[in-house]
Amino acid sequence: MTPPALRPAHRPARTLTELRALLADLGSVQRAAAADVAAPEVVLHGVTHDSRAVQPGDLYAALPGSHAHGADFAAAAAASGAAAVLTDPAGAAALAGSVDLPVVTTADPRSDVAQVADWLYGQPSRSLTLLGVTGTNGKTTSAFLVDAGLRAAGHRTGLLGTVETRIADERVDSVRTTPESSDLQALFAVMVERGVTAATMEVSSHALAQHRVDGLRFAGALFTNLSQDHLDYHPTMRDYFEAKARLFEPERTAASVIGIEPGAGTWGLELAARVPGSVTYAPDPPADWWADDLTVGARGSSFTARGPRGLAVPMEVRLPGRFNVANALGALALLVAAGIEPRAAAAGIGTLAGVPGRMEPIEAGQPYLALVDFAHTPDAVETVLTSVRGLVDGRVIVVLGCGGDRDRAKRPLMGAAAARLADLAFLTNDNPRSEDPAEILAQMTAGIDRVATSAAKVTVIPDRAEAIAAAVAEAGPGDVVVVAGKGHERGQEQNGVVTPFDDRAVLAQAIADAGRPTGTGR
Ligand SMILES: CC(=O)N[C@H]1[C@@H](OP(=O)(O)OP(=O)(O)OC[C@H]2O[C@@H](n3ccc(=O)[nH]c3=O)[C@H](O)[C@@H]2O)O[C@H](CO)[C@@H](O)[C@@H]1O[C@H](C)C(=O)N[C@@H](C)C(=O)N[C@H](CCC(=O)O)C(=O)O
Ligand SMILES: Nc1ncnc2c1ncn2[C@@H]1O[C@H](COP(=O)(O)OP(=O)(O)OP(=O)(O)O)[C@@H](O)[C@H]1O
Ligand SMILES: N[C@H](CCC[C@H](N)C(=O)O)C(=O)O
Ligand SMILES: [Mg+2]
Repeated sequence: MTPPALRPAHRPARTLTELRALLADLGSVQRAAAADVAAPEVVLHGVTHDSRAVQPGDLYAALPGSHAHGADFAAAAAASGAAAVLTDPAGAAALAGSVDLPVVTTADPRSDVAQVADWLYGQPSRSLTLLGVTGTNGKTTSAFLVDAGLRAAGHRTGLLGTVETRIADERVDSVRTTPESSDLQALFAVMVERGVTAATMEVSSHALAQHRVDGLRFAGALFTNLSQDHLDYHPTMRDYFEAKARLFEPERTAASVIGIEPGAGTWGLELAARVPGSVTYAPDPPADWWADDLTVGARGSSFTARGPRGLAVPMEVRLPGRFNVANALGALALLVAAGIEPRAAAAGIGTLAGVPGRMEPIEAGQPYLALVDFAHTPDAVETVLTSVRGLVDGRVIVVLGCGGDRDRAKRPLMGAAAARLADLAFLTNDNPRSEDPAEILAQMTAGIDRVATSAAKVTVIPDRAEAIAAAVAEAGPGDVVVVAGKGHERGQEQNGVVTPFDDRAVLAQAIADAGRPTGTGR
């Protein structure tokens, strides 16, 4: 169940008349004549898009959805104390006469509710240095690096993303990568109340497409890369790109930083050409920011970041893999673009010892490298397996699955990448959700080139713990085992039931079990 959204201690209080005036200014409704203003005046103390989260005095935004219409839940919202409803014409028609609340109707309430929440909570993002991170892979990692840089520069920070939500020293698990606009604006209001001065947030393509971040003002935004994912939601890669590109519109974002690593295709270059004044980065020149004197190791990398106007900043990043050099460069470039002193930013980046579930080493006394990683796209699987190949002399062993109820087209590509780039691949379950796990695994193996792949190389073991144990049983000195796809997740979801499952604990246990009683490894 979704935990209740955080709300500021100081409740806003704006009238329905003021709300109508705002919506009139946005061109969404006609300005009410004085005679039409309700008496007594309705006062709004909050806003939510979810009837289950309504608090007394809230505006309930009854939004059209893909499963239901929010209007279906307006009676429940009223019972919880909602003061008014914002909805579309279909919602208003459904509500006519059935709910005893004032109803404000606009053509696109999903877009309007973001503006309303920004206004109701006093435009909190404008009191923060707000930095946004988008892209297919590397958002969470980059956001953690940016946050470390902001803290080193003396900011009291907030962080929002897939793994956790942080308000200065308080941390809670995140429900989604980017919250709905009503929850997001309330969260920023809480941050401002608690003295946060700068915040970093991951901005998903779903969030951009669904107007969740409308109304926010970003001091800077970062585009990491774009490759295949979420084609269950976006009709084409171009639609997916255009959703991400919205973050870089000049009215939202003051400074734009764009990854243009050649391996990630040409989307970054296209975006950089579109955004005047944008700054680019990649491990190699001719990007504006690149890594000189680069040394990549199993525990991290060191290099000199070369930037615009002859800037040269010595850097260490304590996250393994060459792709984390790109993430560190992007973080540095974003921080500098937002006015942070480069050496403070670099020092902060160098303090980050790890990101939960991203290239996270598991140390259980074994004579090989064991990593838990969140790769769950074809590009991430390829990037991670290529990267670890350079870190060890031995074999690359991977455990990997694909989530149910998500982009099906990526499954054969992920299976193919694992078979092509690992010495041994164990294909297994990863959150089958409502789908048949055997069918998901069949789609993964369908991508494997049978001619080029020996039968011994790929093993299908649906039970994830058994697959991890099988990988560990194969591992010997100098090898690397990568357990990919679930990262920080703590559950395996099937048919609506989430069973506790943490790759990090299961991998550590498998290593311990393999070491008993005859010693570790082969
Ligand atoms: C595909 C998607 O993004 N769907 C979002 C969309 O849902 P929807 O249009 O299907 O809504 P619906 O279920 O038909 O319900 C209609 C309305 O009734 C409301 N409702 C529903 C039930 C109820 O009891 N009371 C109530 O008020 C809902 O809040 C909604 O506003 O609008 C809802 C809010 O209005 C979102 O909560 C919902 O996110 C769903 C839960 C979701 O799983 N989203 C994921 C895919 C997502 O957003 N992921 C991204 C990125 C992931 C990544 O980077 O890999 C993220 O930012 O997390
Ligand atoms: N710059 C990068 N290029 C390619 N792959 C990367 C990059 N950074 C990270 N990855 C891979 O992608 C995985 C996910 O990384 P991370 O969680 O930082 O990205 P994300 O964009 O936040 O993902 P999600 O949208 O699922 O939350 C990592 O575990 C790693 O395998
Ligand atoms: N934010 C990603 C996470 C996927 C992780 C993987 N474990 C899965 O379940 O597919 C998504 O919802 O697509
Ligand atoms: Mg993320």
